[in-house]
Amino acid sequence: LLTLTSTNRSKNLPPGPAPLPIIGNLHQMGNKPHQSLPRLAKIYGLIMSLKLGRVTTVVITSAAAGKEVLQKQDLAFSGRSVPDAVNAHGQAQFSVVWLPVGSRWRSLRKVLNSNIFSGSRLDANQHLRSKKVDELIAYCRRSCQAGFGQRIKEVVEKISGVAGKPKLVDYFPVLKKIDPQRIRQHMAVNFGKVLERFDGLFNERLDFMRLRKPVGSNDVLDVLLNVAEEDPDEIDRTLIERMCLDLFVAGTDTTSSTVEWAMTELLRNPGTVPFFIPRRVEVDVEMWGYNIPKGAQVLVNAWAIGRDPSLWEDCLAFKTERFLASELDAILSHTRRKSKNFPPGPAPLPIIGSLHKLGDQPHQSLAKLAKDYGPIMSLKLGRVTTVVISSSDAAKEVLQKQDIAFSSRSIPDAVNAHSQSQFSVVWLPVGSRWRSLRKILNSNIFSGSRLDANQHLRSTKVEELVSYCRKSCQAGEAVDDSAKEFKELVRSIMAEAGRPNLVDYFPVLKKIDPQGIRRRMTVHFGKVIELCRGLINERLELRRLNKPVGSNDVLDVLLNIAEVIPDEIDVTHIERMCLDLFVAGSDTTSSTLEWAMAELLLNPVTMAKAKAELEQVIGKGKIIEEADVSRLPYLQCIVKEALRMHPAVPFLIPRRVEVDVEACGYTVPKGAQVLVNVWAIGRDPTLWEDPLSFNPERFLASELDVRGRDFELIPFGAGRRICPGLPLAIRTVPVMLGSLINSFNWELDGGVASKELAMEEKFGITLQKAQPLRAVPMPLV
Ligand code: HEM
Repeated sequence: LLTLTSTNRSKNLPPGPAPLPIIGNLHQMGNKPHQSLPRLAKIYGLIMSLKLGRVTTVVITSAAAGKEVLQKQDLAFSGRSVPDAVNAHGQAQFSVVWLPVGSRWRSLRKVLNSNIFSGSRLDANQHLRSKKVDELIAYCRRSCQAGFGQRIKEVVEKISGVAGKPKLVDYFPVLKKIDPQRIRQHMAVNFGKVLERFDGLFNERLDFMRLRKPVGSNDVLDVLLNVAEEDPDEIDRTLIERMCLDLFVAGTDTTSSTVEWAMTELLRNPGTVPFFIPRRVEVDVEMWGYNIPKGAQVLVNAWAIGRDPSLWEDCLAFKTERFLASELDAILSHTRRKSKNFPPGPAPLPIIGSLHKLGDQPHQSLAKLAKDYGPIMSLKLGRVTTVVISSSDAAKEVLQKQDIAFSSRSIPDAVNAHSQSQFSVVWLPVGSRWRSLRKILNSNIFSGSRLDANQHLRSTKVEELVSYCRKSCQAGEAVDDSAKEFKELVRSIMAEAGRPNLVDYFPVLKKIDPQGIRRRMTVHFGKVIELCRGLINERLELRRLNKPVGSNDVLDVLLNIAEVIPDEIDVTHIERMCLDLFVAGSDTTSSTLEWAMAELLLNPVTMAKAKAELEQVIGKGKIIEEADVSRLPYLQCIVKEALRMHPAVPFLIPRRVEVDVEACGYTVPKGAQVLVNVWAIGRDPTLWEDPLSFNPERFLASELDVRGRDFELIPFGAGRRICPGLPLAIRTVPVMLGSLINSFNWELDGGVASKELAMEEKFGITLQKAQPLRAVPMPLV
């Protein structure tokens, strides 16, 4: 869209609207350019270019770009774009406001900085201003009307009013001589009036000084005349006159209008100088990958920055409180910190925000970004503010210290299929429904005694797994997926839930479901729900017929609860909980197993050590039982190391905050999605020595555990939303892995050498191996 509507972008100018012939984009300015330009910036970006008549104009609309222009590349952007009007009386050549940064300007700035606006000078003549404030109050009290102050203000208003309005000569310099709107002419009259007035003041003051009459004020005029006396090269009478003109014009209307806006509760509206005074670049300048061409006028839209909703909460409201705990001072402070102190992060592009930064391996790209922006950073993903946690300390703050505030879930639209998000323990907010489901899981399904009670069921499954592999071993083939169809179904669900969905970033698209993700998810969920329903009906039938099922498996347990406390859980809930458990438990466990196995094949020495431990503790060729795991420390270390390097759920399941929350010195704004980059924490070189090598030994003499207490290693999350399946997973993964490696020798399919094993990742809610592991079981010798 941008390339279609933009022209002449070959020079890599910032994007902008296509200009019309002759007038360029002047017609798009309207009579409130500070308001019309932010509207354009929403389309073309925070740094955009327009053609105003003949003049290339670059408009800056974000604090970050403002910082780049006004701080980082200060010098390149320090020229002024001089409006023709201020050439009246040759003022542009005398004026500190309009002179380019050069020796003349420097000398005038020095006089201003040291002799007029230094702290000591301001202190020294504070009594004069104090008197003026008294006079102002007295003036208001009398509601007096006419007077010098009133008249000079009118003139100044005329000058600055005229100088700020769009003028043809500034956009078509060829018209300069003609001055078609007679603006320079008006300006000359107004400048003339002020200069005449100063002339009178000067003569009066010089007379006083000549007569050595004490003036007793030591005001600005005195100071300037003293400088002129001491160093006539620095400043002379003409320059003093012109400086006074500058100071009156630049200082009167700005200050009085700020007071006026403040009085009308709009201090944050920098109505005084909405674009600062235009800058101009004298040479080509590179900025944010764009080229700002020599001669371009540069407008920094302070008005738009002051109302940027990504910087200011409730940006249109006048709230003095926002500055109370903030170091912000006045308008320039946007270059220092954001008002709400959101975590730092990359500047968002219009509309897409920072979505383009995610790439197809977001866990890796966000880990890289965190190196620049820190362990708690914020990004705008489309419309969604996303806070990414990338250090163990920050994860502890979020998942433990402030657990409750971070316990809601950010719900992908995909899981609204079949309204699953309203039934599911995975997606429900922390409330009574979620609590009751969690209680059932914790006490009735995943408690130690329950897991012990149905351990025999899992043991049978491990035997089936080994005998399935034995068939492959006899055929000399790689092991293929056994429950291929079901696994495909779960994979499809994970893939849809993990696929970046436009609807999640632009909720307005919800109804349209443009990528069809919710539609496909409805089909996949439908299949699993149907499968669960079939199992439940079958089981209910058996129970009705009083046929002993004899298994006391998860389904029996759930149906028992439904019978005893039907308010707690009903058949629909059971269906949906089975969907949750299938989806949350299968891909996570199988991918952990696959990564662990791949690492062992990649690291034959580790494999040999693991086999030796198993042979010694269990006996060669035997299947292991869950009770054996505690006697197999090296095997446990292998599983921990696999979970460190390859956490099955790399961002945890996204959290969300419902109110503004203070964390790690920042404000995480209400509604933000919170991702904990467990993958990055597991590879943080400040926590792990040689983090990219698979080295289970690192855990041998360590107490580190995966149960959510050690924030260096949190593959199951932590806090109240920690994975409820953890007690099951830490039994089954080592049992399956141990049984497989104790029952066979393993080789890579197709004679691939272990060093060549591809270990690329495929990002989704679960982190898969991009190329599924193909390994051949060989008989033990
Ligand atoms: C190696 C295996 C597994 C890993 C790495 C894993 C990881 C996770 C993670 C990271 C979360 C999110 C926690 C958070 O937000 O802090 C989670 C949630 C969950 N997991 Fe697991 N999981 C595994 C196995 C299982 C199993 C076997 C089951 C059940 C059969 C299961 C059921 C769940 C459920 C229901 C939730 C949602 C809990 C809630 O939101 O309250 N997981 N899992």
